[in-house]
Amino acid sequence: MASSSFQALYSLIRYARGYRRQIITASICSAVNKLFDIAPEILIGIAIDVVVNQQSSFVAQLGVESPAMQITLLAVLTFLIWAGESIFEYAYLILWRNLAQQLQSDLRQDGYEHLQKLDMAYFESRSSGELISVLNDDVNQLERFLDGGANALIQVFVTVIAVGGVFFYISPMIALLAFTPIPVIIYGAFAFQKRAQPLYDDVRRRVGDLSSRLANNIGGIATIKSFTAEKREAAELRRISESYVASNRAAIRVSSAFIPIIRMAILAGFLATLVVGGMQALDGELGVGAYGVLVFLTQRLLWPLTSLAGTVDLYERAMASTRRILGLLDTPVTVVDSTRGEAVSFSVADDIRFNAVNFAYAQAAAPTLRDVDLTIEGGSTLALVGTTGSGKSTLIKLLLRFYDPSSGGITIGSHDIRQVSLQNLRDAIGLVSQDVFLFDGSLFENIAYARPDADREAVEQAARMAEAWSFISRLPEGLDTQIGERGVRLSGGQRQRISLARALLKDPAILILDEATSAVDNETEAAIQRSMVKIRQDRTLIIIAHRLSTVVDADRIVVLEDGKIMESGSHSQLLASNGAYYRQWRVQTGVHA
Ligand SMILES: Nc1ncnc2c1ncn2[C@@H]1O[C@H](COP(=O)(O)OP(=O)(O)OP(=O)(O)O)[C@@H](O)[C@H]1O
Repeated sequence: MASSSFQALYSLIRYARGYRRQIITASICSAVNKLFDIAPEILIGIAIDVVVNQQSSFVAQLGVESPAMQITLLAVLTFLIWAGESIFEYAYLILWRNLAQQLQSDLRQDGYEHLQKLDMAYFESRSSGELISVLNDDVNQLERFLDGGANALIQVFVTVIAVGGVFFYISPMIALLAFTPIPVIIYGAFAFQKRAQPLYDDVRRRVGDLSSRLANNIGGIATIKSFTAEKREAAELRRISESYVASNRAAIRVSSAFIPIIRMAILAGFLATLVVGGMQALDGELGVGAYGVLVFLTQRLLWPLTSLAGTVDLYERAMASTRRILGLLDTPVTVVDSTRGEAVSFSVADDIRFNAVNFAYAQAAAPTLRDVDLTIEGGSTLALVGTTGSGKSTLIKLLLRFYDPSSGGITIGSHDIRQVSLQNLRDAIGLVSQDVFLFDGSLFENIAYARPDADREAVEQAARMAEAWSFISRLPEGLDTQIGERGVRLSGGQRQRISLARALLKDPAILILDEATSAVDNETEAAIQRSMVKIRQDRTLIIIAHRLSTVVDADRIVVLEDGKIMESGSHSQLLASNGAYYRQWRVQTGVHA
């Protein structure tokens, strides 16, 4: 991650290398516009010179003798310069603003696409609100700088060089006097930048905290209400908001001090030009026109430098944001997609093998899976049971490569899953997970998410198989019913069935049902069990369930305990062996088998 603002800017320029031509053209337009912008001051000086010196004026020496002609010539030049200034202003505004738009869109897109590649551990250590604040607020902050700040910096630079040139041409001594504040200003800008940088980093962090809290609370509004925790939560939000305000206040204090300091330095330079130049003009050493040019130009040189404070401020804020965005883009992808080009398609005949798999979550004290050796025959139905937290879902997450094992490996058929593209691997697996996630949209869109080209008939068939059709067909708008964010307008059991229909529509070779029917009533459960005969056909099925009655028909049941396989066998074998499964069965059914 880039540490200083200059490094951040350098990284940003490298990132934007595809826009090099556009950046150069925009910079040239900014520079030319500035040259045209300061030219009228010189023309005023020349006009005074024409009026005072007439036939012996500066313009007369260029060959135009008549003073009236000289004035006309100046008028034409003024017109051209103003026209040129306007044209180039138009050009740089368009170029910088469009560049800002393109870059912000690219950064957000790249940031999002990179985010999608990161492993689940990354998301577990960050809140969604924080990530959204990087992709929205930080990207917008950068856009704001590119909209106006980049142009302002270039124009200040051009002013100093161009005005400096004219000054040295007219009077090197006064030039030195007028330029004395510049080192002070530049030193001030650097000192400001150094002090402001950590403050702005802190401001950006607080924005992240704030968004994260907001996203969390809005998502958890039902819980807040049920615990009547509104006051507590409002107070907490106020606390985070206030620490954001305090953090900004610290940055404002530093940035506000910058302008008055620069102003005083400028005043010194301006007074020096006014007094020393005036004395020289009185002594006849300096022409009246030249004196006019110097006084006007000192204004043009020094006053824009006051805006430097605002620009550097904008720049600092933007670089704090850039560091966060580039930090996201630089986050290494740990679950690396296979680079082998060959496409692999898995079939129901492929066995799934966990070979001596060990796994520990990044923040966990103890390993979650220990020496798991497990073969799931292609086309069979395997049930994973065991106490909560024993590692059943984790096993599935490894199969989908949400994480990679710490040691050991997983194969499907003859392929190590790390050697297969994530696309091929995940295409072969359908997952109905414990926490169902539905998207804001219609029921049809949610089921067809598995296969966006599916027609209504296929969607209906999948819904029927998932026992979802009876409730869908009773809805006034049927499949076109809008279900709200995360499917809030559906019941828990309905959400599970939509999620099951979605997985069935995918028609994968391997189907995983992780507590997929825990929220449906007994009758629906029984109906789903009947559908199961069809669902099991032509695919490998892995069921995770707490209700053992739902797994009795499985070809094989594996009992996991504390990350280790304790027992395995068919329902009757496990009952006969009198182990953990048997005890659990007795608790759940109250039957002594
Ligand atoms: N992202 C994570 N980071 C750290 N620890 C985790 C994470 N996810 C799960 N764990 C821990 O890993 C262990 C196994 O979790 P897992 O979800 O695999 O259990 P499970 O057998 O599916 O449980 P349940 O039946 O309750 O769903 C638990 O102790 C849990 O606290």
